[in-house]
Amino acid sequence: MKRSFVKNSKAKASTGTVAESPLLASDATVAQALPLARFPIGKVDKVDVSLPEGYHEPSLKYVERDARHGSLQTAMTYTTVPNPFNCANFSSEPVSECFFFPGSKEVLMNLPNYPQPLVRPKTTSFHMIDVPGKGKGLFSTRALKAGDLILTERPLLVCARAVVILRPPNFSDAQYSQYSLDHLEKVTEIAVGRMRPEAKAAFMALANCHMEDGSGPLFGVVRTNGLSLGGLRPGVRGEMGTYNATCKDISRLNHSCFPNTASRFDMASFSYSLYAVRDIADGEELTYQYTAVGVPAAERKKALAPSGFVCTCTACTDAATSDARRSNIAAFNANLIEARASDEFLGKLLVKCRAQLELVEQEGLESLRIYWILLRALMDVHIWRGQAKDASAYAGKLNKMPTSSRITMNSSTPTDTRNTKRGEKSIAVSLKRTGRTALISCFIIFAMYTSEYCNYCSISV
Ligand SMILES: C[S@@+](CC[C@H](N)C(=O)[O-])C[C@H]1O[C@@H](n2cnc3c(N)ncnc32)[C@H](O)[C@@H]1O
Repeated sequence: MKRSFVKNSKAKASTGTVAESPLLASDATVAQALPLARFPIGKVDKVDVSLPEGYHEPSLKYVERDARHGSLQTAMTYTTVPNPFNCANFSSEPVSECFFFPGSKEVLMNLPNYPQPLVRPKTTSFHMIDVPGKGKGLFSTRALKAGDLILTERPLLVCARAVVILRPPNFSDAQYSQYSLDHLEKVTEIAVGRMRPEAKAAFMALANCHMEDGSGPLFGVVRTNGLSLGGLRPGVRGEMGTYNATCKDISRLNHSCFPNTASRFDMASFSYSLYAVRDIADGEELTYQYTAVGVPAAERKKALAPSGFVCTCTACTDAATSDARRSNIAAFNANLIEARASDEFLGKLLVKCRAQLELVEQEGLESLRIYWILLRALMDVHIWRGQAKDASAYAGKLNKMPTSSRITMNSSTPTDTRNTKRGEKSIAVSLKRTGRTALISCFIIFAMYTSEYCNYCSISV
């Protein structure tokens, strides 16, 4: 999941409140291509947004609705997830306050297994402390192994990341941006007003690196701490298809260009799970990637600038060495497509994949999906070469990855479960694959590698 540290009227606090706001356009209006008010990134200077004489700002209206109902098709919806009406047996769990586009609530309600309780790890393995130069941060309180679950949590707030707001006549871009921010502050105020007291206190305690710009105090917190959350607007791409999720704990993670954690979002329990992507020592800081980390240091620096800090990790301070390795990681696949699925080719592929895996580990990029793809490639190549034990070892590693779907035993697929005899047997069955299948699979791996490397930001949502 890409972390998107992007950048008021009152409604009664009850579940299912619907904002019928003429300011907020419906999907139908969006289709008419009205200007899109994107969240401005970084510092936004305050500008005067006095409305033109004679311009009547549309007023906000709110309608109370039973939370069991879906959203109105023409309005943004405030709702609580999971819905307290249909999770009676775990209604005391933390919930998320959401500000949804029409249809997002239905995405959840139509899930066959929604809602599910929050499954927490048995032990707490982190705490929050002050970090010089970074504010606060999370640190491990015990040694963690790659794949260990560190925490699960429902976001405190999930809100639309971009909405269409009517542009008052003759407003400059800067005025329109400020006007949008003011509106988003109002929208956020309503959602925060609906939070339970402990959730509200946690939200208000979060960092805000937009105290001195045009963001209001609440929306500044969202812009500082929000993670990108996709999947709730099928068919809608880009900004409009993405939400912003502000969390109590995950939002406390500081950035690293070789993060040691990655998260995964589960719709049914509406929660994030945070995992260790490699072994983490007792007392080590837990870190997360705020931006694409496979790109050169200069690009990362630019992308992180709006968050108001300069990364001082070794990949940034010793950029020359790290950039060379990362561009090598990005360029991988170039020479292999032409090759044949002969044993010789598979041998070469094995060597290349191993070298590449070592490079990814050296750069601390286990959080990226490319790591998963390499493990998968290595497992498959060992399967094709009849090396069940080696394949099992990679299958075991794969199963620890947060981004991995569990590899299950199935005699018709070339997969392994864990480091077990049964797994080896299953691999042996798969050895019946022909060289042609192997070649096709190699193409698939490289296609995946290329596209995933480009899109790895979306790994965990
Ligand atoms: C989402 S918050 C992270 C938690 C935050 N440190 C706190 O005190 O709650 C993001 C902010 O943390 C700080 N931050 C995160 N990673 C950092 C890093 N690698 N170096 C310096 N500051 C960092 C920046 O101020 C950034 O705007």
